[in-house]
Amino acid sequence: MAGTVNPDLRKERENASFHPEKVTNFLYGGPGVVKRKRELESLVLNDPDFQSEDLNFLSREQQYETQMKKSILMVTKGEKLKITDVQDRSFYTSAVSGSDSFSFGLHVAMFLPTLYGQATQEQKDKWLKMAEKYAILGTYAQTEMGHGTFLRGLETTATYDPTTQEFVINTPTITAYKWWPGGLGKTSNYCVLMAQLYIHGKSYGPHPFMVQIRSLQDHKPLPGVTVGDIGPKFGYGSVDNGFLAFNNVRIPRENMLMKYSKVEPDGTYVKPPSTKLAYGTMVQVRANIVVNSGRVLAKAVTIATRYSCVRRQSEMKPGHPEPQVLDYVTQQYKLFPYLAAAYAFWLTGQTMMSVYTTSSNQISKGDISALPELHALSAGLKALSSWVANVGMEECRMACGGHGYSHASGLPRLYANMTPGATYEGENTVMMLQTARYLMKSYNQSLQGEKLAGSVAYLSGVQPVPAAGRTRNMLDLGVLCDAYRHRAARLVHEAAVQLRNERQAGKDQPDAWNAASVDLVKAAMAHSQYFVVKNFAERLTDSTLDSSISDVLTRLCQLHALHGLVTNSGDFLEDGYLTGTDVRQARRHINALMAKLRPDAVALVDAFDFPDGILNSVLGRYDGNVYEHLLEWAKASPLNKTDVHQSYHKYLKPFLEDNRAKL
Ligand SMILES: CCCCCCCCCCCCCCCCCCCCCC(=O)SCCNC(=O)CCNC(=O)[C@H](O)C(C)(C)COP(=O)(O)OP(=O)(O)OC[C@H]1O[C@@H](n2cnc3c(N)ncnc32)[C@H](O)[C@@H]1OP(=O)(O)O
Ligand SMILES: Cc1cc2nc3c(=O)[nH]c(=O)nc-3n(C[C@H](O)[C@H](O)[C@H](O)COP(=O)(O)OP(=O)(O)OC[C@H]3O[C@@H](n4cnc5c(N)ncnc54)[C@H](O)[C@@H]3O)c2cc1C
Repeated sequence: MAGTVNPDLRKERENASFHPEKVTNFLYGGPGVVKRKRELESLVLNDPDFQSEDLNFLSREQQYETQMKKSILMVTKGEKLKITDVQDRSFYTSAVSGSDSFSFGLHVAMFLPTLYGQATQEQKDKWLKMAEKYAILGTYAQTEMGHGTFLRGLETTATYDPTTQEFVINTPTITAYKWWPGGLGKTSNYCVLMAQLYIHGKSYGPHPFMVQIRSLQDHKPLPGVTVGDIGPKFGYGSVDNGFLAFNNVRIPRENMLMKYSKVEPDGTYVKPPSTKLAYGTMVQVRANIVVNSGRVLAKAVTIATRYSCVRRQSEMKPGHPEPQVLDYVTQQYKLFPYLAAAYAFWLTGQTMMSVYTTSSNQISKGDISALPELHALSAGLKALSSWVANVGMEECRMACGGHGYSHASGLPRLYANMTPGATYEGENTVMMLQTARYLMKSYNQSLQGEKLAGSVAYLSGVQPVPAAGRTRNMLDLGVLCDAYRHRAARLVHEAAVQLRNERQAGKDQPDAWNAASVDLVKAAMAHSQYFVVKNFAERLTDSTLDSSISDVLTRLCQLHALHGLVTNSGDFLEDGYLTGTDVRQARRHINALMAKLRPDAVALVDAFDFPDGILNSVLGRYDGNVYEHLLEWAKASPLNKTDVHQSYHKYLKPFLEDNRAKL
């Protein structure tokens, strides 16, 4: 019972080959960070004010209200505790929100960053303090009912009127309704609105505007503004994703965010250094999604791995006790590749954020040369990581059998809330095609003898296919990185050839692009996977890495690379770069690696260091006392508040009595 750890989980921990604390320190960037993280988490988890009824038992309205109360507490307590550092705030926020979003998620993730990135100094002076202090609440209103992906197709207009020096904001059609922005329906009183700029009848494309939508006195929509909640969704029950329309609402000229593009009082348009700078906030969030994908996958494998050590089922050997289900190699094959992927994307997320920080510092100083590479890398990694996280979370849920389907497992909620990562902030296929566009451009530059840098440097020299009969050590990370590199370079080359062939067959560029797009996505995928594998291997060369953990991390890296290789074996075999023997060897290595990782599985998920209060899973509890808590959780279901439900008296009783009377 409470206090005692399930004996199976205890044994797992005793038998691990390393101390998880060391890996935790590696994952978070040192013992100091881990200590601070735990302090902030326990501030939340031990505070009775933050305890609430399980959201799974509440209606949408109740969920919205519960999260609102918690979010306000989070902000006010956070201010009192002076939690200002970005990393500290993210630990603190994650502890409050668990697998859900807090009510001001879009305010923090997009509204504030857009003001930081797109506003002039005068505009920052006017709004930033109010926004940072939550005196106004905003969201990022870009997507419309008719257009999310194609930003140039947005229909909301901002027409400049030089006589009054105002923009007239209008929603000309039903499809122009803003649709989806988080926190828009009921919470926000401001938004950054992306609208088509028109001056003297000429269109200048989408630009960001600061628009007040609700009264600061009574929170009613301002005249000319129609706003509301879009209704229940697959997940995010507590979030008021909203709709918004304007009927010729006037805002001052100064409300266009003018750090890059400007409109002078007389209507003269001043061009930005790049029109894509207006898309800057999206790039930042895409980088964040890579981090988040590693994290949600880590949560899912933590739950499924711990549960798989507690769960015993079937007879492996006649007459023997039922084994822990993690001892079935098929179970390991479901979970361990995602355990390895969680590590891979955790580390990729860190690299992505550091590339983002370096590039955005450069961009804010006026050097926009890093923009195309940053966009291409973040788009591809956002798509790859969120796709893998999606498949991995679902695999983990199914690996928990029936109990995985219960909300008690935490997995359905985790999945429902995180799966839109594949759609929002740029639908994944569209993002891969953006990366492919950059790859094609870079490839053509390299054909013309230009030296490439950054993530595409390898395209400059495609490696030859090695001579037949050469043997390789498929566990060697150098060999594996080379194989991924070769595959990516070859698929980029082949997509380029296909594109050229389509053109030569008479198609124009857009039709040729569309005809080649399956191969283009494949190339972008291979490029992104190479980046992830190479990044993982490079992190292991860190000379400060403790030798007791570098062995186990190397196994994870090998497993990640080998599993991807076997899953996509056709790509590696097609041109003879790998042989059938290599792939067979890879499969055997996977089995051997899983056997070696088996005793360390629990320690490896413990190392992610998710406290129970954040994991929110009966199956994934640290103490493994699953069954008694499953029963306790079920008893708390609102349907169990009475022994006989009211519907018995209303419907069931007369129905049963009627049927009995007819006998
Ligand atoms: C105390 C409290 C503390 C709290 C602290 C705690 C903090 C908590 C925070 C934690 C967060 C956790 C996780 C996140 C969760 C967040 C939730 C998010 C919710 C979701 C929000 C959204 O969902 S919000 C809407 C996103 N909606 C899109 O995402 C649209 C996609 N659609 C496009 O993005 C464009 O439409 C698309 C396709 C590019 C074509 O754009 P287009 O047509 O204009 O362009 P073309 O294709 O013609 O391309 C022309 C050339 O532009 C180049 N280019 C294009 N984009 C570029 C770019 N961005 N940068 C540079 N270059 C770019 C391209 O590469 C070409 O280059 P070239 O010509 O040289 O080849
Ligand atoms: C939970 C959630 C929260 C959101 N929050 C916000 C928010 O806060 N603010 C905001 O502005 N928006 C928000 N969005 C909207 C989101 O950004 C868009 O839904 C997303 O960008 C995808 O656009 P779309 O819906 O138009 O998809 P579509 O583009 O209509 O996609 C439909 C299909 O068409 C395909 N497709 C489209 N274009 C191409 C192409 N060029 N080539 C090949 N295939 C293509 C896609 O791959 C996809 O399979 C949110 C969405 C969700 C689900």
